[in-house]
Amino acid sequence: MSAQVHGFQTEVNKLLKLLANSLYSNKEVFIRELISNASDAIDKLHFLALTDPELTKDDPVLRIRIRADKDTNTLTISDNGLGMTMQEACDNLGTIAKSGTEAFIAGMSDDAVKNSQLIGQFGVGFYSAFIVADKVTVLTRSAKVGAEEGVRWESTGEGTYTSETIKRDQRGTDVILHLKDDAKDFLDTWTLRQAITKYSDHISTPVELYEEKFEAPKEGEENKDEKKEKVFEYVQVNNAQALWTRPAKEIKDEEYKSFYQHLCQDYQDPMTWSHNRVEGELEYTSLLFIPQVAPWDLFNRDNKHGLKLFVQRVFIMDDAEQFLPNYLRFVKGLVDTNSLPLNVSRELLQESSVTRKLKKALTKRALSMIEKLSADKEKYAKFIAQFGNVLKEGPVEDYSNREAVLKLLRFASTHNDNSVQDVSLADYISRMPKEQSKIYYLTAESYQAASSSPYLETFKKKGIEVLLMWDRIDEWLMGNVTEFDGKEFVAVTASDLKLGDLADKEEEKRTQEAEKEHKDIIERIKKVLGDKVSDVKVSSRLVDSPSCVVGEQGHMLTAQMRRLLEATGQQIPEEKYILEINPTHPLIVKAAEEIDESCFAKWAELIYAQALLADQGALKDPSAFVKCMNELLIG
Ligand SMILES: Nc1ncnc2c1ncn2[C@@H]1O[C@H](COP(=O)(O)OP(=O)(O)OP(=O)(O)O)[C@@H](O)[C@H]1O
Repeated sequence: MSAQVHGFQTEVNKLLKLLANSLYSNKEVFIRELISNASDAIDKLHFLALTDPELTKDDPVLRIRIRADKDTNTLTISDNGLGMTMQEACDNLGTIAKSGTEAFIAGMSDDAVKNSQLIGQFGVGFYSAFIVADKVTVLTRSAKVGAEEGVRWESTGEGTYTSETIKRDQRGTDVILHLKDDAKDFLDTWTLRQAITKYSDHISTPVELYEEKFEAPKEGEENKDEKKEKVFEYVQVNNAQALWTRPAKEIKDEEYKSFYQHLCQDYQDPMTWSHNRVEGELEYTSLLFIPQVAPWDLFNRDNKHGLKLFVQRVFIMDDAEQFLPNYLRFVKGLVDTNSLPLNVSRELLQESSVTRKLKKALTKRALSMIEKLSADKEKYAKFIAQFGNVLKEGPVEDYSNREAVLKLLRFASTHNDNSVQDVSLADYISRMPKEQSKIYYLTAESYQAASSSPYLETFKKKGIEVLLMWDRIDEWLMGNVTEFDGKEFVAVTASDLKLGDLADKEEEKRTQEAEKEHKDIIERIKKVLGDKVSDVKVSSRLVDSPSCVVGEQGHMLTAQMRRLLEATGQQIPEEKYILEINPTHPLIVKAAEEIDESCFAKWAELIYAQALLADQGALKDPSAFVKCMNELLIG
């Protein structure tokens, strides 16, 4: 059959351009990517051969081989793994298989294409070959088909590739890189050895390099050396012992870091890791990592996550989501267990009690890894900036670890007077005066809105700390948790704000008296606003502002939450608020003095609109507000 020409998927072309722009200074990553693919193909075959030993019978020793050829300027990475059929080769090496990545690249601007930071976010995989090669030839044959169904795939990385059926006796894949002039140093075995050990020492498959054989000269032969033909042989250059099977004490940080890069296809070091071996009824080894940077699709519904599952050191599957709760989806790594059968499927995993036990144990491990990280304030601040919002899903999702996750969260607070989210609930409690029994918080649209909110006035005056929250998830989180360490969470916007022992008896009395004293203006405002509000009261929480609104149920939906719910098509009933006024504020005093009822109506509308504006940052009818204000200004 003659070779057929195919066009690359548009996104592949974009990715190739991106590679040329961004990874140029980090050329050797292609070695890691191609060894990683070869090792995956070997793991897959190893797994299939458990139930079908025929697959590996003719060539049972699984290995990766790397050979440089200075005569042809080629570097070949070979494996005797699963290989590919024609269909698989065209699907895998002509498109970007992962739908999320594809969408991400498709949406990238040309500027973003130049941003090298982004590249670590998705496996560039096979296409990294084009960083060093101006032509790539792939010879492959699937272990499931015969010698007649080999495939030759070739491309110069410029928009098209060719494919052709060939005869190939051995199964597995050869990736032949025709090196660019400036990548010829990869023909040097010393350079190769360095790169290979760096990236593959910890993978369980042997990686062999084609090297000149060093033979100690025999006695009397010293002078004949030059005439001797050079002899080459394949020499294993990596350790080939799966890293996690070694005792943690013996593993250097550098080894963990490079293993992480291999496992998670990340170009950066992990933020932290935790390696544990447990023996007994439930036997497992886990190696968990937290990346430096959150993946771009962390909040995408179809974000792929989960651990790599090994059973008795045999790779079983990627992205096994069953072992960690969703709110820990940023944790990467692997679990290797002897407690599951080798033929475990995703469905079986779902139902297995071992999975449940492992999930419980690994969740605890992950949480304690995060807790340890929190001891380092600087690192933890970075962690919170990247993953704090995902972690906030935890107290609601995982009831049994609710307290443990709440402990790990960080918030901004009036204590610090800035928007940095670094106050833990324990910090808050440690600063509570004796008379305080509740944890006060405020959710708002933004830090700005929260920190200048009128609801804080009385708290500021009394010197009571309030946690400030403005992330989308905060409102939902606080609507679903009631207490921490036995202390109730109370929104400062609650209509029946209970200050407990913090309340000043005198002040309460004053409010009650004020209620009587200002009955008149309250009644007049009620008459003007009618159905728009559920009640009008004298406020005990305002100091500098004339008015505020509070929800009847205690919790009010912020405008942001409203918009969010509306966007999901939910019917939200029009919320009625209680309007609270501060009768000592000059604006209220002035309004009370107004005897003309039509003029007073404008004051009442203004007082109400101001309260809404302070709470929600916007009004439904801003022009009516402006008109009303202008009329009052003109007099
Ligand atoms: N040596 C190989 N043997 C068999 N299949 C391979 C080999 N190299 C690549 N493939 C196939 O090509 C696909 C695409 O490879 P590529 O490296 O681009 O992405 P990936 O490995 O799926 O993703 P990532 O690099 O993020 O892990 C692989 O999933 C695999 O199916």
